[in-house]
Amino acid sequence: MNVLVLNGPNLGRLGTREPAVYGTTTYSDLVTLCERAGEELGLSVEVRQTDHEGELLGWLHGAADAGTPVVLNAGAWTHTSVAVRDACAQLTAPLVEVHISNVHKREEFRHHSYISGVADGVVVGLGVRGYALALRWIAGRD
Ligand SMILES: O=C(O)[C@@H]1C=C(O)[C@@H](O)[C@H](O)C1
Repeated sequence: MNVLVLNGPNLGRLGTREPAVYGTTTYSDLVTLCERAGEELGLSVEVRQTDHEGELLGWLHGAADAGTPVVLNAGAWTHTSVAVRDACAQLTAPLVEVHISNVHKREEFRHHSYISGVADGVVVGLGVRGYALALRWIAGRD
């Protein structure tokens, strides 16, 4: 099974971006974490990141057409984008929303997600390990 791990804006800057909030794991380390988790779970995991909303929409459309499960951290678009929600609603395979930080302990505007209502599950506030937990669920291990 192929799984897409998709990341939205500013997540390519993990490691130096607000380490008190997002930790010191770099984006490159996150890619490795997800790929290794996939290997352990028998999944072929591909990790992507974009700062351009239309590019994320295209990836989601491709996943919808291919029936590919998705782990999605939409970053700030989580809180703003009906377009990303509408693309996620077209997915036919499982969708797990992930946030590194506990958005519910942060600014009010981060407390609402446009994605959660069309996701199968949400992993919030468990750091980058949340990505591995999401992959375990998709693999049927948790
Ligand atoms: O915790 C995270 O992974 C999310 C990542 C972001 O970039 C923020 O805009 C979200 O509000 C939270």
